[in-house]
Amino acid sequence: MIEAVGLTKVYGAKRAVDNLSFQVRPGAVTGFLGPNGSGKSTTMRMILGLDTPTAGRVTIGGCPFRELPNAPRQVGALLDAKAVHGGRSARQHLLCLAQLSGIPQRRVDEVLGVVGLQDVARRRSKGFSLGMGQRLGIAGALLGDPQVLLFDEPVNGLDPEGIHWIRNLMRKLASEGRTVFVSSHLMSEMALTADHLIVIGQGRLLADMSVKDFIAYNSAGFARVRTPDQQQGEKLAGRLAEIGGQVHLEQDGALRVTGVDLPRISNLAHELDVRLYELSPHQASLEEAYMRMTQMVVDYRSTDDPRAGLQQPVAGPAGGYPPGAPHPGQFPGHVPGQVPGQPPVPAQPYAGQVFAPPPGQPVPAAQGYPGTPPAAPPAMPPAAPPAAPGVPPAALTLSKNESES
Ligand SMILES: Nc1ncnc2c1ncn2[C@@H]1O[C@H](COP(=O)(O)OP(=O)(O)OP(=O)(O)O)[C@@H](O)[C@H]1O
Repeated sequence: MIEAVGLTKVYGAKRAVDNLSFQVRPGAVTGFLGPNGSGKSTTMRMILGLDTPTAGRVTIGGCPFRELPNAPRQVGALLDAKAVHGGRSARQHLLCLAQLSGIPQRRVDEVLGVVGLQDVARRRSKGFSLGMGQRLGIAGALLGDPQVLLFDEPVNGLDPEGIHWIRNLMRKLASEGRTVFVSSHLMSEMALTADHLIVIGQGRLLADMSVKDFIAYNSAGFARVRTPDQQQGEKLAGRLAEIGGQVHLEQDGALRVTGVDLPRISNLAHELDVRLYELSPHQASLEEAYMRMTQMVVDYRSTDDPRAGLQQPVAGPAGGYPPGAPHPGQFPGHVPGQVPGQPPVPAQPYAGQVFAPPPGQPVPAAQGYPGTPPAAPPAMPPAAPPAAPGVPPAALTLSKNESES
């Protein structure tokens, strides 16, 4: 078992890992999820004794990695598949590792077979594709037949067949009673592979729960509701919030409603004399749930590319647009149908705004409909368990909840 207690790593002003406590148990695949830069690799390096924690500790089987007797026989890891001497063949690379750890030569041929590299074993690894490099890294991790395995983004560069293969490999290793800890930033991948999830954001723990619980808590259904115009949408949204519904505004202006079932929404609309163009049931995907959980803690956000007006207009009024004049497609926020030189068309009604925030989060003043009452607690539970101590506000929808395996 891997156990971290109050694990913290600070680089200058950056808290890469912030007071992380978790356990990774044997006999299961534990997914380690977080957006780019959230501290996954740093955590893995500390587990493997490659970085020293600023505070806290992490142990494997009760021992810090550096104190483990014959560590390569107990712990195998894939951290950086490119960390290979390119001039050596796959076989030579593995032979070197084996010799350093007192592992018999025949094991090299075994692991080459396990990862499917036997036919290219004598080729120099610098000619390997990304996927072949990943397989070689995985062979290195398996070399000592260890009980504890760590894989940092192992599906990087693998084709669908390779992804399927590594998924099966990890499941097999766990079924043999090994501890398998695998990082990824893809929830969809982890949902298929892992039994348990540890989710972090900006170095902090956001969730520590079984995949089963994660699905139960986050796959709550919602209704999509479309009204003919903003006024009717506001009227209905206000009433839904009053009775405890949560209403988010989708990009296309539809309402996304949780906490109120479809017949009730329909009845309310009827009472309010609001016409409905759409009332449909939907299921939130796990990827969406993960994105919602981590959206407040992503380090890197993209913006629309304004393109600095570099493009020449493809077509326009006779004689082209006057220099500097806006034309369709030239500037962000352009509304299709807007005519150059005419007053701008108002922005899409309430597109992309959040009407009622997730439970426990304040309503941003600028984002609600005017005159909207504050969001009440949901009448129908979207199945959010109580938050774990120390979990930041962005993570209030999830808490530590583990059915012991
Ligand atoms: N040696 C270092 N010196 C300074 N800052 C570092 C160092 N290593 C990591 N960091 C910073 O710590 C933060 C966490 O990085 P880390 O690589 O652990 O994240 P990650 O979750 O593995 O990201 P990714 O998914 O992109 O690999 C980042 O902001 C990173 O820039």
